[in-house]
Amino acid sequence: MMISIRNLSKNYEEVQALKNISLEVKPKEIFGLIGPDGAGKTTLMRILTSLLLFDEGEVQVMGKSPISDYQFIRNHIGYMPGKFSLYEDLTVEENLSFFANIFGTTIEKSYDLIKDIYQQIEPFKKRKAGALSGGMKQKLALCAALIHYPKILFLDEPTTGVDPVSRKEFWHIIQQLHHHDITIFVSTPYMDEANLCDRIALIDKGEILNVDLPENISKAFDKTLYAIQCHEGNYQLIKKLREYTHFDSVFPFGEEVHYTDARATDIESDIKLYLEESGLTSIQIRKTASTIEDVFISLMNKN
Ligand SMILES: Nc1ncnc2c1ncn2[C@@H]1O[C@H](COP(=O)(O)OP(=O)(O)OP(=O)(O)O)[C@@H](O)[C@H]1O
Repeated sequence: MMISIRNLSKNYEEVQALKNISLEVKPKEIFGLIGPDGAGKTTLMRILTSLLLFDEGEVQVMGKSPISDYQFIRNHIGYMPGKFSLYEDLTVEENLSFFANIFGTTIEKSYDLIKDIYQQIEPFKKRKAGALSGGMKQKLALCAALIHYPKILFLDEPTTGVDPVSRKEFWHIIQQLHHHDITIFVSTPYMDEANLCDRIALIDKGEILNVDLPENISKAFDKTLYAIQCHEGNYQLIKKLREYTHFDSVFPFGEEVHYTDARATDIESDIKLYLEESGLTSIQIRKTASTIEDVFISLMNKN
């Protein structure tokens, strides 16, 4: 195993940031840690990268302890924190040379690994990092994290606040890195990115709710799910559905709302009738397949 975590807990005084977490990451996996703000993703990332101590449990990264073998771990991992952490007043080239130097390597030696990403920022290599666009900064930070050919790459929310096109590009890069024998541990609050990982862990309030292949997680929804729309919009629709006697769960899902009912039988026409009687018009209702987001919201509600 590249990462092995057993019964890990971490508190910040009265805040329990991680509660008895266990999971394993296999070599060459793209492993996604999916959860909302404050779930504990950064805390776990910082423990695994040897930057933060924990209270209880066992943690091994490449078979080593992040406490006693932190030097080994730091030499063999790449870490891209959520916040841009390179030197804004150094140029692109100077930043990369600086990190290459620390690890006793050169940009040339890692060129094969970073070239696809580096070529996109190379035209700006004389520009100060602080003057780069968000997407370019992110690519520079990724090059810096890869400069020493790490065995594991840790990416903490690499696509938060990034525009949809750059997000797609970034995931393409991550998937390409796979071919270089690198294990990737990536955190994200975006459910749609879960499907781009080999395996995922859903995390909420410091607890792991599920670990599995993305396709298995989306299948794990145990209720009939309805996608509903109406002319008056989602706000009114959700309000009315919450007031319905048979209401089980409801949340907005793009243009529609996703709804589950406490009854097991086919009840589309009942729901439609209730909504019409409540004054809503042009109601469209259909059964729909569950996504990871549906499963996550249902698990979060139970948690
Ligand atoms: N240094 C700290 N002192 C006290 N509480 C902290 C500290 N760092 C994090 N926390 C709390 O621990 C919990 C987990 O935070 P963490 O940053 O690990 O979550 P996250 O999933 O990375 O979310 P975000 O995307 O908001 O950073 C949160 O409740 C947070 O407020």
